[in-house]
Amino acid sequence: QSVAILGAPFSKGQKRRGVEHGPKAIRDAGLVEKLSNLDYAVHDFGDLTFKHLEKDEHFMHVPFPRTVGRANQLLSGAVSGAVGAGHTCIMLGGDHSLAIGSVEGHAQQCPDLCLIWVDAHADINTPLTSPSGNLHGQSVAFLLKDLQNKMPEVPGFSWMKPFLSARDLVYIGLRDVDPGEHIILKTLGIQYFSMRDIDRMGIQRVMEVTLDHLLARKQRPIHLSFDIDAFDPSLAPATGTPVNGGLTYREGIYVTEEIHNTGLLSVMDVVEVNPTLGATPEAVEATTSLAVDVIASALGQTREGAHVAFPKIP
Ligand SMILES: N[C@@H](CCCCC(O)O)C(=O)O
Ligand SMILES: [Mn+2]
Ligand SMILES: [Mn+2]
Ligand SMILES: [Mn+2]
Repeated sequence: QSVAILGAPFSKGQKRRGVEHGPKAIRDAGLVEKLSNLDYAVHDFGDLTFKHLEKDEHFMHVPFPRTVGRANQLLSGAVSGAVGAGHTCIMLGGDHSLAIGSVEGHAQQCPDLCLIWVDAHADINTPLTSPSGNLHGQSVAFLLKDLQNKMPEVPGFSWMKPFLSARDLVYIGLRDVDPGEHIILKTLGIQYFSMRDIDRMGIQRVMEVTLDHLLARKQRPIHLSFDIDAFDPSLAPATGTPVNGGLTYREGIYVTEEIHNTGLLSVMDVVEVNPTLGATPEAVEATTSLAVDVIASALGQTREGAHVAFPKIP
């Protein structure tokens, strides 16, 4: 089994500095070693180089539309190439606007993919509903066919068209959803599990229903888009939009263990790690090592231990 690591040092989907340093911080926390210990052939493709476009006026109140669009066009090609080469792909952000390119590139290779979005936020605003204009809060709206007639033509995104059906998406961890997003979730009948649902049902049942919803009819590749802010801020403080009452370590790891056990994980995004936002070095280290743990768990690291099959106890 081979895994490709793609660094996407990009921050223009939001306004805070520092999230572009996420890829390096996650690597510095030992990602490559950890995955090598899981018997993966690790292909680290390094970091993409994103150009900041000089002329890039706002579209409505949306900053850097062309820069974000261009970055995602580049990322799309890189993810498509990695998946096409037979790798399981880990995309290290950078802000969550990068999921536009990551999922689009994945869909070029796997048009029947399903998407699991683990996040405190729905990231499904359109430019018309967004309170901030920030594109990291609009990623899913760019992907969904069902929202096509609600989306304006944003400059920088003419290279792509929406391809995902609302029924092929499930959210886990929601606890800060804007009114415009809530209308969209309800109108499109999107399956979501908020933190309240997790409290009511427990994470085991949430994963059972999630994987049944997405895979019962047909097994297909999984795209896991994991925003580190899905975790409780006490566990992942170094992030741009923290929200109280998030996933415990055990809930987050259970999510990724269950996804690994399907054998269908094809691309995983890990985004919104901002090493400049940790109050102390320990806070940064907690966030980056959590990112490494959740990636390792999605790729087969187990809590109970593992061994190569021996004929008998040595
Ligand atoms: N819903 C807010 C916050 C989005 C947060 C983006 C990411 O961290 O999930 C907005 O649209 O600005
Ligand atoms: Mn501006
Ligand atoms: Mn997000
Ligand atoms: Mn978020």
